[in-house]
Amino acid sequence: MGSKTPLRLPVIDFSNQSLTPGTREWNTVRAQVHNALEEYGCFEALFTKVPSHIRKSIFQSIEELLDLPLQTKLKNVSRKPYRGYAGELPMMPLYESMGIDGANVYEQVQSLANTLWPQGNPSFCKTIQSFTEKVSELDQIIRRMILESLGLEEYLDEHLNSTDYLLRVMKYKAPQTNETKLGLPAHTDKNIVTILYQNQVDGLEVQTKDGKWINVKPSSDSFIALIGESLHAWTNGRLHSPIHKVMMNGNEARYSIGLYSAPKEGYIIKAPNEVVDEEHPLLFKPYEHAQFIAFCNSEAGQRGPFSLKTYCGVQDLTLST
Ligand SMILES: O=C(O)CCC(=O)C(=O)O
Ligand SMILES: [Fe+2]
Repeated sequence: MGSKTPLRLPVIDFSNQSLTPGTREWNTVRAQVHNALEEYGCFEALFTKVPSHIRKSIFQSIEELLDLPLQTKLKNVSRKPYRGYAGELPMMPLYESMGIDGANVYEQVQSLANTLWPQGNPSFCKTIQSFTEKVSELDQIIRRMILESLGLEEYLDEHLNSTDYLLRVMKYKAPQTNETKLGLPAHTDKNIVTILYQNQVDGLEVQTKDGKWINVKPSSDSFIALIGESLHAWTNGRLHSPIHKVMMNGNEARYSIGLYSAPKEGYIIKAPNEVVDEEHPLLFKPYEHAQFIAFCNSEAGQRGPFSLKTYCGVQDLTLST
C-alpha cells in the first residue's frame, strides 16, 4: 500500500525557541536525530534562526560572486583540496563552486573579498559571516545531540574544538532540457557534518541503505543535514554516511550553499573506546583527515564512493578465508 508514496527524508523541527539541552523537548528532537542518522545518515531540518533577509541576500551574494570573471574567481586558490574555486570541469559541465575557508570568521571572509574585489565588499562579508554563524549553531546542536545519544558527551568539547568550517557556494547551470543531466556525481562527504541550503530549484538526491534514491524537496525554511565519512568513522559506524548526487533538468539554475564542519589539520580521528565492543568491532584504523583527503584526490581514492574503507578500513576477518 505505502509503496506508491514517494520516499521522503525524515523532517525534524528545530524551530522551537526553547530547544535547550536537558529539556524534554531537546530529548525528543535528539531521539529523532539519532534515528534519522542511523537509518538515512541525513534529514531535513526546519530551522528558523536564519533571518529571512539573510536567507534572501545569501543567494544575491552567491550570484555576485560566481558572476565575477573566471580570471578573478581563479584567484581563490587553496593549498587544501576542495577549498578553492572549481569550475569548467569536463566531468561536471554544469557545476561550479567557490570555497570560503573559515567563513565564520569575518577577517577571513574579508581577506577573500579583498582578493576578489579591488575595493573589498563589506556587504558580501557580512552576509556570508552572518549566514555561517547562524547555520553553525544548527551544526553544533546536531553534533551535541549525536554525542549525547551515543553516551559520548564527555568528548563534546574536544569534538567541537577539533573541527573548522568551510562554506562552499555552488551553482548548477540549467541544462535547458527536460532530459535529466548530471550536476554532481554520486559521492559521500568526507567531513563531519554537512548542512545544505538551496534556492527553489531541486536536484539533490540521497540514496537509502537499500539503494533507492530519494528526491530531496526542502522548503525555504529547511536545511539538509548529512553525515560525512569522518563522523561515520569516529562513531565506529553507528551513523550512516549516505551517498548523494545532484541531477538537473529544466531552464533554471540551481544555487546551493554547504556548511561543512571538518576535522582540523593534524587531528587524528579515532573512535572512542565506548563505541567499540565485541558487537561493534573497530571499523577504521586511526587516521589524519588531511592525509585522507589527499588520498581521495589520488587515482586509488577515486575508485569508489567509500574511500575511507579502502584507505584505513579494518579487514573483516570473519569474511576472509
Ligand atoms: O548542491 C548540493 O545540494 C549538494 C552538494 C554536495 O553534495 C557537496 O558539496 O558535497
Ligand atoms: Fe556532498
